[in-house]
Amino acid sequence: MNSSINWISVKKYEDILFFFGEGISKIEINRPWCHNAFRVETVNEMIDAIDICGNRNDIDVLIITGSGEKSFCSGGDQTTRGMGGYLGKDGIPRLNILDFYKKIREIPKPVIAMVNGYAIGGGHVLHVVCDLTIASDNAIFSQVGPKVGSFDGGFGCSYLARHIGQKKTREMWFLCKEYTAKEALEMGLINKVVKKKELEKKTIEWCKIIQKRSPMSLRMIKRSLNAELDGQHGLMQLTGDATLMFYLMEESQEGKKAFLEKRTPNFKKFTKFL
Ligand SMILES: CC(C)(COP(=O)(O)OP(=O)(O)OC[C@H]1O[C@@H](n2cnc3c(N)ncnc32)[C@H](O)[C@@H]1OP(=O)(O)O)[C@@H](O)C(=O)NCCC(=O)NCCSC(=O)c1cc(O)c2ccccc2c1O
Repeated sequence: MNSSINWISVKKYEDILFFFGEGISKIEINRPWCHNAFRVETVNEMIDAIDICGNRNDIDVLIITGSGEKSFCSGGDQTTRGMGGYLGKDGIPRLNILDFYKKIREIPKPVIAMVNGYAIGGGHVLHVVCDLTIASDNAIFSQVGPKVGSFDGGFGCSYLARHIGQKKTREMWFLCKEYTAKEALEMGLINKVVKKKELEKKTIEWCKIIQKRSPMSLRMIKRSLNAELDGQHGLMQLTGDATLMFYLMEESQEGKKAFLEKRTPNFKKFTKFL
C-alpha cells in the first residue's frame, strides 16, 4: 500500500492549510508559534474547509492535524480571549470552536485526529470529538481549563467520559495533569501510537483501509454511535439518513410519481419486510 500522498492545496487560508489527495483531505492548523492555538478566524476557516469536505463527493475521509513538530493544538488563543469568549476581528466574543465540534460529528464521513504533539484544552477536546485518534509517541494530552479559568462541559466532559470513564475524566479535569501517548492509549483515549516519523504514513494507511469500506455503512455507524448521545438532534440525523435510503426505494418513488401524475399511489405492490 502506498502510504504517502502528493497533497494538493484545495484553498488558501490565513490560519490553516487545507489539502486533498487520493480521496483524503487534511485540515492543518498552521499557527505553530503558539502551539496551533485557534482564534475565531482559525475556527471559521476550519468550518469552511469541513463544509467543502462534506459537499465534495470525491472526499471520503478527513484528517485534522497541526503544523510543526511540537503541537496538534493548544486550544483557544488566550491572547484573543475577551469577556464572554474569544474576540474575532469584528470584536464580538465567540466560542465558535463548539460549532466546529458539531461539524465533525455531523459530517457523515470518518474524521481522524492525527495528533503530532500537544493536544491541550480545547485542542484536547478537538481530538476527543474526532472519530479516531492516531498519535505520535511525543504527543501529550491534557485538559487545562481549571488552571486557566475555563471548562468544556459538553463533549469535553460527557463524551470524554464515554471514552475513559468518569473517574479518569474527573482526574484529567481536576488535576490538569499531562498524559503521554502511551498512557492515553492505555486509558482508551486514543486508538494508536506510532513513532513520530511514521505518524502520517500510518494515518494514511488507516484512511486507505477505511476507503475500501462501504461509505453508507460507515455513515450509518457514525450516525448510530452519535445518536445515542446527541438526543433529538442525533435522532434527526440518523432518521434523516433513513429517509435518504427510503428515497432510494421504489415504494417512496411511487408516492412522488403518483402525486405528479395526479393519481392514487399503489403501495400495495411493494414487499412488506419482516
Ligand atoms: C501547550 C503548552 C503545554 C506548551 O508549553 P511550552 O512550555 O512548551 O511552551 P510555552 O508555554 O512557552 O508556549 C510557547 C508560546 O506559545 C504560546 N501559547 C501556547 N498556548 C497558547 C494558547 N492557547 N494561546 C495563546 N498562546 C499560546 C505561549 O504563550 C508562548 O508564547 P510566547 O510569546 O511566550 O513565546 C502550553 O503553552 C500550554 O499549556 N498552553 C495552554 C494554553 C491554554 O490555556 N489553552 C486554552 C485552554 S481553554 C480552551 O482551549 C477553550 C477554548 C474554547 O473555545 C472553549 C469553548 C467553549 C468551552 C470551553 C473552551 C475552552 O476551554
